[in-house]
Amino acid sequence: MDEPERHNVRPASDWLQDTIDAFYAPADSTPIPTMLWEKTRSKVAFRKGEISVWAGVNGHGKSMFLSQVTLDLCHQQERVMVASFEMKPVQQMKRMSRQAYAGREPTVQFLQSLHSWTDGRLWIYDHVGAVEWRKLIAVMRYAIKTHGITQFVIDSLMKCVKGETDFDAQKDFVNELCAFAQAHNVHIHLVHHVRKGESEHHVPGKFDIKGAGAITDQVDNVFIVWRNKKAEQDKKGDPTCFLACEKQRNGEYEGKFGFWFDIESQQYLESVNAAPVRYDLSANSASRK
Ligand SMILES: Nc1ncnc2c1ncn2[C@@H]1O[C@H](COP(=O)(O)OP(=O)(O)OP(=O)(O)O)[C@@H](O)[C@H]1O
Repeated sequence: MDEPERHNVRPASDWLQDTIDAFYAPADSTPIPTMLWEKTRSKVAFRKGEISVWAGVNGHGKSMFLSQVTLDLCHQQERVMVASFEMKPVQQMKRMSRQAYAGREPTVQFLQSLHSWTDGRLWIYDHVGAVEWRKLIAVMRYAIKTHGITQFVIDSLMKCVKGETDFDAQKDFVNELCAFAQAHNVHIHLVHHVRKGESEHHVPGKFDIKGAGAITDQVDNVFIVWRNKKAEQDKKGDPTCFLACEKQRNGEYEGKFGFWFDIESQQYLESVNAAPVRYDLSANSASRK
């Protein structure tokens, strides 16, 4: 056996302080990043060393939802790198600007403030189209070293692995991402698709996620974003989007949250009567206001 391996066999008591901290977070520790809706805040967290899969049907709002989550992470002073291979950077920033402004037409002054606020918080990997996943991992390693990235958003898995049925390659990529998240103590958000169900009104679950079942087995958290087109048509006040937390390895909550998508601001609202909220770019609190 190699010498370093021997040192990895340690008494359990070596982790005493870590275990105490896991129960009673030290006063000077930074809170675990989360999403800033009241209803989700204490239930779901994006822990370092973990990977979250965000799955859903095409066009059901995975990227849109994650755009608001990215703003929330920036608001909590996380250093986020978005690698969206499906959308040009300007399109991403346009969406995010509407969400941050809480309206359809942000003023030039607001756009300037937002884009200086994102300095030190948000980076975009400027690459649209397919990418070789080993190259992406190299870029991520560089981004950690140079910019201290703490959260990555990869949109989507299918742009990183050739062939929808190459389950082994998908498994290898996700396996490598899991190891990467742990080795560098960062959180990775990975967008993925679900198989076509019998209709758009069928709410997908984790067993509908495309590709190898090993993907959901390997990752720590699984979220499904589902657009409720029936509620959009009926206009009876039911949620127009559901976020289902289908798996959370190190958290106790699993269940569904309802949201109302506001077309003007492109924000997801927590209740039918809620108004979109402009992000306060001068605050670093754990609230958007
Ligand atoms: N709940 C909703 N109600 C109304 N419109 C929505 C809702 N969710 C998303 N949209 C609209 O649908 C469009 C598609 O959203 P988005 O690109 O985020 O989907 P996606 O799931 O990432 O799609 P793809 O898998 O094709 O990348 C957006 O332009 C958005 O305005």
